[in-house]
Amino acid sequence: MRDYFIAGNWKMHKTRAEAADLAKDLVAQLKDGKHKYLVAPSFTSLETVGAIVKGTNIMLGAQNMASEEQGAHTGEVSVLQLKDLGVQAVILGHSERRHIYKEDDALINKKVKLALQHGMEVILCVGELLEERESGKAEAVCETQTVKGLEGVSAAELAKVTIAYEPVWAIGTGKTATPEDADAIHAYVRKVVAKLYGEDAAKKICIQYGGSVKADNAAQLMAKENIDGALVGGAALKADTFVPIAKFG
Ligand SMILES: O=C[C@H](O)COP(=O)(O)O
Repeated sequence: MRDYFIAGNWKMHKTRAEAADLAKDLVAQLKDGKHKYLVAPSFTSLETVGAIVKGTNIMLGAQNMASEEQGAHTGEVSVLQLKDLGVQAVILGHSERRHIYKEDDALINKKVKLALQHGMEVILCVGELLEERESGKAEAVCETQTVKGLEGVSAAELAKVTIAYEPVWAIGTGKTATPEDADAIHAYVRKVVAKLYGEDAAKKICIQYGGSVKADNAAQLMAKENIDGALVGGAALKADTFVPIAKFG
C-alpha cells in the first residue's frame, strides 16, 4: 500500500477540554493505524493536544501562521511560537484563509517559505471556486496556486510539502468531487509539480484530497492513483467519524 497521509483540521471548534478528549480517543484508536496522521486544533488547544499526541504516531499541526517571524503583528501567531509548542506542520492557503481573510498567493508563499526555513512540514491547500469549475478554470486556478505557492521553494524543501486539493464548493457542503474528477485535478497538479521539480519529485509528492471526506467515500477517493490522503474537516471532529477514514484500507 502507498504511504497515505490523513489529516484532521478541527477549524474553529473545541475548547481545550473537548480537544483533549478527542485527542486521547484518537491516540488510543489510531495507535495501530497504518498511515501518517496529523491533527490541527485551534491555536488555543495546541499545547493541550500536543502533550497528548507527543511520542505517538499523530503529528501536531497548526491551521495557519504569520508571514513574519516576529514583531508588531497584533493577533498573529509566529512560526517560532508554533515550534515552541511542538508544532510539526502547518496548513497554509486553506480556502477559508484565501476567501474569508483574503490571503493571496504572495502572502501564502511567504508563509510557506518561512515554515520550511524553520523545518516545519507544510500542507499547501489549493482549489477552485464553483464558478471557476463551471467556467472550465479548475486546472488553471490550481496551477497558479501551486506555482505561486511554491515559488522559491527548493527541491530539498519540497520533500516537506504536501499539497491538499480542496475544491471550495465541496468544503463543508456534503458535496464531494467524484473520485474521477478529484483524481484528474490531482494528476494535473502532479504534472505542474513535475514541470517545476521533475518527474521523481512529482511522483513522491503527497497530494491529499479535501472536501466532505467521510467514512463512506474515503476509500473510493484514496483508491485513485493520484489521491494520497485526505484533509478532513467536519468528519475530523469526532473519533467515531474520523477513525474509520484514518483506518481505511
Ligand atoms: O480542511 C478541511 C477541509 O476544508 C474540508 O472540510 P470538510 O471535510 O468539512 O468539507
